[in-house]
Amino acid sequence: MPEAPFAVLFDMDGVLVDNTAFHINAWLHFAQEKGFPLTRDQYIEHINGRVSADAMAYVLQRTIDPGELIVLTEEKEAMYRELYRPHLQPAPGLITLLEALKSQHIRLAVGTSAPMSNVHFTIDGLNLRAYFDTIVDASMVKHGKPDPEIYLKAAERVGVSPDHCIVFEDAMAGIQAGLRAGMTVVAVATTLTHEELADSGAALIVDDFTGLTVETLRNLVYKTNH
Ligand SMILES: O=P(O)(O)OC[C@H]1O[C@@H](O)[C@H](O)[C@@H](O)[C@@H]1O
Repeated sequence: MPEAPFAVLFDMDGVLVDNTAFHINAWLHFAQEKGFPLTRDQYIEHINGRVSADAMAYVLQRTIDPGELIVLTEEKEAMYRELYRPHLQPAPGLITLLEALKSQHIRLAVGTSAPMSNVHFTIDGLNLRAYFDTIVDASMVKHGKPDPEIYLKAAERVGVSPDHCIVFEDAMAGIQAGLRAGMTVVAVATTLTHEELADSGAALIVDDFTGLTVETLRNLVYKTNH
């Protein structure tokens, strides 16, 4: 009997690109300018991997209406893009893995809490769009990570059941989103260390995509869920 297909769902920031340090600098600078100083630990705990609506409400300590949210988000993201633009590059091993997955017709998606402007900056800036069957960004969900909505929507769009999906994530909120969606999670130790990720529930912890094969991922889905 042929094996059922599986899908690979990629978080964007901290996974497709190793850019967390640049987001942190932008957030700390933005928060300072607004009069609400922020620490790196607060960023990791409350902002990393979360949609801007949740992050902004945390930083500015109030609810923010949708119009203001767009302006504030673009202000912060413009700072980030300015900082990261000269360094923009795919994570080690990413292109090799995407090519291998594509050659075996594995369905691929992105599930990111980032706004569309950053998706364009990163995905089109690196010419990655053609690899993915779908991209789900912050504007397409009601509830941000750690809610599973973003990954469930990505799975639905690629037509693969959640228990046949692998999620690559670096943030705790994102790992939780993947697990709550009933998916197998691979943690990428860009933002957090192997030690910090040890009890996250991830089936595997990697530094980046170097050396990962389609077979490794297929076995992981089947070992975890069957
Ligand atoms: O879901 P992703 O791709 O990790 O995106 C989340 C990131 O999105 C960015 O827009 C935020 O500024 C970051 O703080 C956040 O971590």
